[in-house]
Amino acid sequence: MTAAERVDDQHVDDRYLDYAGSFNRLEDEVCLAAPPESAMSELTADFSALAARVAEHRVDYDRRPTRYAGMSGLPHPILVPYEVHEDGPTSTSGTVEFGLRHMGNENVVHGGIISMMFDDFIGMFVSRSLGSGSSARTAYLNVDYRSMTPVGRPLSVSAEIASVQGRKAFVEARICDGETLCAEAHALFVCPADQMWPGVAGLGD
Ligand SMILES: CCCCCCCCCCCC(=O)SCCNC(=O)CCNC(=O)[C@H](O)C(C)(C)COP(=O)(O)OP(=O)(O)OC[C@H]1O[C@@H](n2cnc3c(N)ncnc32)[C@H](O)[C@@H]1OP(=O)(O)O
Repeated sequence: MTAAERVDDQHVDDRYLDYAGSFNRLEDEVCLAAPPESAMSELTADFSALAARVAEHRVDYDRRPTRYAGMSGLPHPILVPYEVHEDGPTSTSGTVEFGLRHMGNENVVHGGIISMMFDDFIGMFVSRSLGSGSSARTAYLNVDYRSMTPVGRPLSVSAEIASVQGRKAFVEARICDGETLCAEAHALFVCPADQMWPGVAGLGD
């Protein structure tokens, strides 16, 4: 079953996209606003009431639509949504767009958010490709920031499995703005000892 089908199973429809997308809008605005004291008390009460209302609909871990949202290009409160355009056993590529909530310096993406994006993008790719089910684990993720990563426009993102050695998958990835390399990652993902990569045929040592 594909990630999109899993999300469909969890009743992701246009209403869900509006719901999650409007929360992203709220996050963008909270990141940009400086409310005066009077407005702040009122907003705090509103946020608390809203959190309690959403909590009424809490579900089991596996039934969360957010489980597969990021990699399906759907709005997610924390992860950065991306779209995969080409996906093979050893490489993947797509597009990602960072929002205002991801900003560090003016119109530039926060470095920690870039690392998080790589971790999610590579981790999900390794899990899809090598078939470890739910558990490709990041052992290390080294990120080199090569030039400022802009918010608010589509960027390309890609990754390749450079080698597989036993339970270890070495992966390289990058984010580019057109021809400009914004950031690149070198990562090691490890498969838990009791679940040797089932999809590793032809890639291993
Ligand atoms: C479809 C649904 C998808 C759902 C899938 C979800 C994907 C989401 C993507 C996000 C992924 C994450 O964020 S995961 C969360 C962040 N990561 C973690 O919390 C991982 C925490 N660390 C660990 O659990 C552990 O340290 C492991 C699993 C990484 C390794 O432990 P282990 O299994 O006991 O294995 P261990 O013997 O220590 O190491 C195995 C081999 O890896 C090497 N190794 C281990 N760590 C390192 C390291 N930092 N740097 C170099 N090498 C290392 C060892 O030397 C050894 O090499 P050799 O002697 O064999 O040669």
